[in-house]
Amino acid sequence: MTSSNAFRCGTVAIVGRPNVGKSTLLNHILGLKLSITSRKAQTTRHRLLGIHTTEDTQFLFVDTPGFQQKHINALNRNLNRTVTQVLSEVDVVLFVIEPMHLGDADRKVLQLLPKNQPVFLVVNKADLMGDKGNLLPLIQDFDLEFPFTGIIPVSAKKNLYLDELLAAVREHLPEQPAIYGEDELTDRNERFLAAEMLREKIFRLLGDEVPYSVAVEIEKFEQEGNLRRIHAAIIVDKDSQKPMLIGKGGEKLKRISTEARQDMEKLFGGKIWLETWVKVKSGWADDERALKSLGY
Ligand SMILES: Nc1nc2c(ncn2[C@@H]2O[C@H](COP(=O)(O)OP(=O)(O)OP(=O)(O)O)[C@@H](O)[C@H]2O)c(=O)[nH]1
Repeated sequence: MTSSNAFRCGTVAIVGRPNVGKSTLLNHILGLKLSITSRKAQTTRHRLLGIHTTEDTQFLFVDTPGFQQKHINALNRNLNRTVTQVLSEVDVVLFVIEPMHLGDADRKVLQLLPKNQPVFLVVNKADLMGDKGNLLPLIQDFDLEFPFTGIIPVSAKKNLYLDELLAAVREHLPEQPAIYGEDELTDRNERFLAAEMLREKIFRLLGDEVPYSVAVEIEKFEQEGNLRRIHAAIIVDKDSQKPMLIGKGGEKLKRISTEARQDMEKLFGGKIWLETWVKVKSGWADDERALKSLGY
């Protein structure tokens, strides 16, 4: 076996301002809906490791939170610390941009990028560029601002050029055997995934009404044979936000729970008993200690 054919395994971070398509990219590479996507900015708050194993490579993806500038509070200070920490530890960084809306928000993320390791400029949403040749000079200007290892246009949503992206990343991963089993998708436990699935439904079903400070806390997670009993609290900042989540006659909460339960049953491959309720913890987004207790 020549050295270029040797098995490679390493970590990859996906960064970029909110809404450029980081979660979609990860999901499409993994071929599974593990991470949260939403039209609404800033839905990914946790680090999430997704694992993609091919014949000669194991990619360990770390999905980092978006870089949030609008809502500066303790929560967002934690987010920026997470971004910086993740980037100093990985083998390859994918910096995702959306060429139609390139600007200051992207430059803020640019400042967090490490200069001593491979960083690819991933130009996402290529499907929307059409014959907009005028975007190319913009991208070239951006390229001058940082010593990128390469520029790769992709469409995460349409699965365009993802193989090319992975091949380029592979070249920069260390030669070493796989760390995880081939069928392992994530090292996050089911408890974490259950909370993420509930959060996704809240974001989807509440649209623009959803409070930024909503969180999900799994209070109980028990398994009996093929049945999982999950008790989840949806945590909001203010009393006034409670009715938004509960809806008329509890209709909203019921729909959130039903849809989340159906997704969990598919992913975990078993029956789910899910109980949810809404809890008020005032000022939790500003309280670092409360954040820690919720696992941020
Ligand atoms: N047309 C098009 N839309 C895309 C593409 N990739 C992502 N999107 C859309 O862009 C929006 C944002 O995608 P996400 O994957 O949630 O973005 P994100 O960067 O993870 O966002 P945060 O979690 O807020 O940081 C969604 O509506 C996606 O469907 C693409 O290649 N083409």
